[in-house]
Amino acid sequence: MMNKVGIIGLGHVGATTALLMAQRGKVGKMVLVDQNTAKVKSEQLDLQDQIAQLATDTSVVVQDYDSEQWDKITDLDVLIFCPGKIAALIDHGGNRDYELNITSQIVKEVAPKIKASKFAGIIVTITNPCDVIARLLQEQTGFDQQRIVGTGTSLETARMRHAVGAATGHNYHDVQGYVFGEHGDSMFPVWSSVQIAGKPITDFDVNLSQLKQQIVTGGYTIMDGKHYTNNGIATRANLTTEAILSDAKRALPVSAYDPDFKLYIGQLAIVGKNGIEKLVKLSLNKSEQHEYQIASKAIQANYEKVK
Ligand SMILES: NC(=O)c1ccc[n+]([C@@H]2O[C@H](COP(=O)([O-])OP(=O)(O)OC[C@H]3O[C@@H](n4cnc5c(N)ncnc54)[C@H](O)[C@@H]3O)[C@@H](O)[C@H]2O)c1
Repeated sequence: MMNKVGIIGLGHVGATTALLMAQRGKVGKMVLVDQNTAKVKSEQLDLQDQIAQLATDTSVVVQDYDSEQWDKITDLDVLIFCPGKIAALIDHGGNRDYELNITSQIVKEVAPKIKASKFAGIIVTITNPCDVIARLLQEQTGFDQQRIVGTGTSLETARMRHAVGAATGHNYHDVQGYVFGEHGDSMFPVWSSVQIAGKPITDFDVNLSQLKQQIVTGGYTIMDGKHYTNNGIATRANLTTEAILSDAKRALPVSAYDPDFKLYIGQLAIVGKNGIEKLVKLSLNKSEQHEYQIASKAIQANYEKVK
């Protein structure tokens, strides 16, 4: 059966996600949605120019933003949510919290349209601040918590694997482990989960606090030079979407609802056709438990500003 995926927000992130999706060829139908009707039409045409040169088959259609009923998204399997205004962060060093007022309003506008469309699939949400937006989307669509998957700290987990590989002289593919918590300044590498070619990171002579700093500020470093980030997150969006489409039941560090803290936060969860199929509770050490609590407080504080 043909896989059908929608992308809401065709900015740097959405357009790159669409480009990769067409190249990967796992989706038969892509539906694009953006408030900027001229831009989304151009993206559709540009993607069609791309697709005609590929050995893959994807039809690309546009959902008219202003139409009463978003009927083109009704039967989609996955909806990738990435509207926003990245330019709002430029004067704030890339701090994701400065988008909250704008993106919480976007959720208010778009969630009722998604709900009214009777879309019955899974939302993969990227928009920042990611954990708060995941919660607002869940509350305002009324969807089951498991149907909202935030990309959360999955991007920083990839960044951690690269940084640890470089610091230890190993290939990044041989680094396992996760970054948890807020997709924001209070995220933290779960060092007790990190192994390099089967050995715990504590066996290596590396400066963990320096590495942590590099991982936490990595997004800002990219923002400094190009004023947006797209390649890493667009890849992540595709891989997470594919895990859902193929019911892969992958353990991924995503933003999922934590029933103890009653919010969405970066943690390990099994991702499959139902979205978050199950949480995987890692046994965090005392200091990691403390960091998880600090992260949950930071997420809650942002939520309080816009709830
Ligand atoms: N979670 C992550 O790891 C991660 C990484 C990178 C970017 N982001 C976030 O992703 C979002 C998008 O980033 P970007 O660089 O593509 O931003 P951008 O400013 O380039 O593009 C945003 C797009 O959203 C559209 N839009 C705005 N309001 C809309 C609405 N109500 N409905 C539909 N579309 C609307 C705009 O027209 C624009 O095309 C931002 O919130 C950004 O912070 C998250």
